[in-house]
Amino acid sequence: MNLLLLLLRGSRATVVLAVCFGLLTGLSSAGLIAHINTALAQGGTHVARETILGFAALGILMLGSRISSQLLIMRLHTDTTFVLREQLSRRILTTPLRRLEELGIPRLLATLVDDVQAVTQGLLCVPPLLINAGIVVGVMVYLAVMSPLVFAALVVFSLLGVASYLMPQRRIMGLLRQSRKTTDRFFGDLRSLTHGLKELKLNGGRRRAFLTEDLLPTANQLKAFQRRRSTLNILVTSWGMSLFFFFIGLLLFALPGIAPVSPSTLMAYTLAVLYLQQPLDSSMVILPMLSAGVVALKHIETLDLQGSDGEPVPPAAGAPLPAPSRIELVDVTHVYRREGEDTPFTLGPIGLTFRAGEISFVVGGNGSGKTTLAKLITGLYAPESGEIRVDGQVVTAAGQERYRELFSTVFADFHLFDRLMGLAEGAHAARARTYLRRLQLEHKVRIDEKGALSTTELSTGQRKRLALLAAYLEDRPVYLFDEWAADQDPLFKEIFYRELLPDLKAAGKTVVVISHDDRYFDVADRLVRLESGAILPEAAPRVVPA
Ligand SMILES: Nc1ncnc2c1ncn2[C@@H]1O[C@H](COP(=O)(O)OP(=O)(O)OP(=O)(O)O)[C@@H](O)[C@H]1O
Repeated sequence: MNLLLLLLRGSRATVVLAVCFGLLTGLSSAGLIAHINTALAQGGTHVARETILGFAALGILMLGSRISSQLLIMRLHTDTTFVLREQLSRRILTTPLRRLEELGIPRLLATLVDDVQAVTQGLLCVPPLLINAGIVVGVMVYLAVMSPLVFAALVVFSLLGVASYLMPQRRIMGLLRQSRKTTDRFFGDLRSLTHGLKELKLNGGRRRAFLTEDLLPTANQLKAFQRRRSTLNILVTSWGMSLFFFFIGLLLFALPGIAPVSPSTLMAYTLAVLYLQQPLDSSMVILPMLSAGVVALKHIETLDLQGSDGEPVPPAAGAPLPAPSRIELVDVTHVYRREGEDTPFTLGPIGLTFRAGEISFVVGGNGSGKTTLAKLITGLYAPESGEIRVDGQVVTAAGQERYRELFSTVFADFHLFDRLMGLAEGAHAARARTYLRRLQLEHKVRIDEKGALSTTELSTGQRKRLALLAAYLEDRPVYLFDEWAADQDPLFKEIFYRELLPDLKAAGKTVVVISHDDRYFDVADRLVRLESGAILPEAAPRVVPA
């Protein structure tokens, strides 16, 4: 419920006002019913002046409070949607990468798209429910004053209605939770659909299997959950409504037999009770949305994103660290633990020192742990044991954020943003143009004054060159490239290894390159050879600068 409190914290005044106006709407409409009854009792033609004035005043009050409460609810909805999206985005950006990898992209997307909508819809239900409660309470009070007997009977029927509504709720909530879990799977399938278009289009068998064994069964399951939930809701609502009409039947046909009652009083009761139908009806429609919102909120909280316990997100960043002359990994380890896996992959313990003005190549077979090591070096993963030192100073958990700012990287699965964020102004613009020329992209891509790239629809190699350009512009003390040259043509491989890397070295940068290009291993000052998560002995530095 932390998240709920957080959402409401910023809009407490709006919520209170919306509820107050809602209650006022309910009470004034109950007052209107009382006046209508009075007017009917007074015979229509000889209605007292106070009744007319009271009716007009209540009508205006109801109109004003209704408009105000609706406007406030609308504001609450748009504000909370924004706050929820903002909070979730901030939390995702602050949560450790490993945790996000464990959650997986489909779950994060399902939360950002589905849960946000369900929570805000659920929140939206609260004020109308309170308005309806206001109307019901108002009419009940009116009935209690008019006839304690009718009131008592109505209370009994209401309790019966509430009990029959609550009975299937456990089942409905269970279906909601199952449906929410299936939604994660469905987003996974949608991801396969959009990311695997080429593979699916090229192979009819795979396409059919994907459609009939993955996507459609999941969508079907979602449909079944939705259908069962809606069926239960329809049954409960219809039963509630039939109880309601049963009560009116009792009022009309049984009450006159129990207690003498004039036709006008009977009409007044019936009118008042009938007036209850609208708020009860709309509450029945609204309550399932509230339940879905509660389930979505719980789901967001189970993601255990950073900042869920109220700490500020993102944490305050300090001043950048000065360019280090030495980064040491001291017995660092990382273990991937996955459900159902007997032998989890363990990297380390690794002991390595990277120095400024030195090029280190990390080499090794597929799955040997190179990218995992890169994530540890760059601070994307915190070491499970061991420590990282910068010029002898241990990087603490609190200093992790600042430590990461030392690195410019191009990972193998890099993302190319469509603009150079914060890297296009002033001196950066001229450097960007220079690098565009150097990377032979000046005829392909233009960068406008806001840093927007004219296109990112390029070949994989060209996109990697643009990612390299962004890394250059960052001009950080440490550069890490994860198989950058793998998609480059021979000419660019040559430029990368023989010109760009030596330039970075000459500029005093610490350079770490993950590579399979053994033709260029001579460029490295040292080779770090990995096998099954451990450094092979021959990885001893070939050249150790003084
Ligand atoms: N996000 C992850 N979750 C669980 N296991 C992972 C994850 N990423 C990698 N692994 C496992 O860790 C091991 C090392 O993977 P890593 O990506 O570090 O290897 P690599 O040397 O970079 O391989 P490649 O040359 O193929 O890129 C592999 O066995 C892989 O299955």
